[in-house]
Amino acid sequence: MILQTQGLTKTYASGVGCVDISLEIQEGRIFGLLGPNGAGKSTFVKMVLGLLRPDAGSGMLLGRPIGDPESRRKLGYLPELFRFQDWLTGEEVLRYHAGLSGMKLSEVRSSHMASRIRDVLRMTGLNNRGADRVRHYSKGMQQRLGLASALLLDPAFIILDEPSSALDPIGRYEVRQLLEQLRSAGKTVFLNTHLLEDVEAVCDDVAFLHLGRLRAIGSMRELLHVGMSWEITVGGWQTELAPGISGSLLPGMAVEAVRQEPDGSALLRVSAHNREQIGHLNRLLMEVGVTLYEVTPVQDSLEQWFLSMSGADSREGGARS
Ligand SMILES: Nc1ncnc2c1ncn2[C@@H]1O[C@H](COP(=O)(O)OP(=O)(O)OP(=O)(O)O)[C@@H](O)[C@H]1O
Repeated sequence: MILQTQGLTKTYASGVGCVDISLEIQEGRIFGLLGPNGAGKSTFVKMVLGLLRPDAGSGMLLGRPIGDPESRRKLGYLPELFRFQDWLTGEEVLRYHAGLSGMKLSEVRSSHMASRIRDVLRMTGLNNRGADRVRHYSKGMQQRLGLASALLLDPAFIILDEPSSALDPIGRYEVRQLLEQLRSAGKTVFLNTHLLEDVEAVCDDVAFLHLGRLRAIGSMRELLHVGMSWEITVGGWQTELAPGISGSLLPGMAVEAVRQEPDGSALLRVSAHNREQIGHLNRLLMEVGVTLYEVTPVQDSLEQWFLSMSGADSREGGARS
């Protein structure tokens, strides 16, 4: 287990930050923390990083209690609002960060570190810009440099707070690819972002915070009901076939004709526990002369899920984040 928290709670003078947050993050997964503005996400991250002392609760990070400096050695962190020394070059910023980690000066200046700096600049798409001063970087390039800094010491666990907010669509796509490469290399990533398409594309697990409380946690597949319903296009369909087919389905299955065309083709919506049950339906359809043309898995949209979890779909003005 990379991170395990038990009842983490923080109250500010102005009100609740986080209440009773217990969660686990497994090794080699990409974990997304979601929630509207002010939900308590940053408060939770700061407690995990040891930057904020919890009022109650505890946690283990990389085998050590949270707040223990040793637990942070194998951790990479990209804060949301970071500022670099803009008179330095990208390479100098990275070398400076290596020094801040407690590394000896000889190591910071070693050829090994120079090669690692080249690697992380390449990984983050800054390979030709390392010698340029940060003040000449665009916002997106500065964000890439922040990412390079988080990856510099090859951490086992990487916490990224809004890593793609300043990036254009190509940059966001590249960051998603980078996160997938990190997962393939066995790293664990904690992603705090408002960009739901990034979460939907790369996260294995998701947690949802609202008003400081954990409202949902689980795998993306479970939360979006992936693998539980399908749309099936068939040929040779007749309305009278529906009762016979419904009566022969396995427990937990349901079939509903959503649309029927004059040429006999139809769109059926099917719920089932697993893909094998779709095979069973296919056999039933064949027995009555119906041909299966196309099967498409249906999944809920993360945006819709986010809005309904925030109670925002019914609120005038829509989502806040
Ligand atoms: N330093 C602070 N002092 C007082 N209240 C704070 C402080 N930091 C956060 N809060 C409050 O705690 C609550 C949770 O804030 P937090 O920044 O953790 O939310 P968030 O989910 O990260 O929000 P966002 O998505 O806008 O970054 C909010 O009501 C906020 O006003």
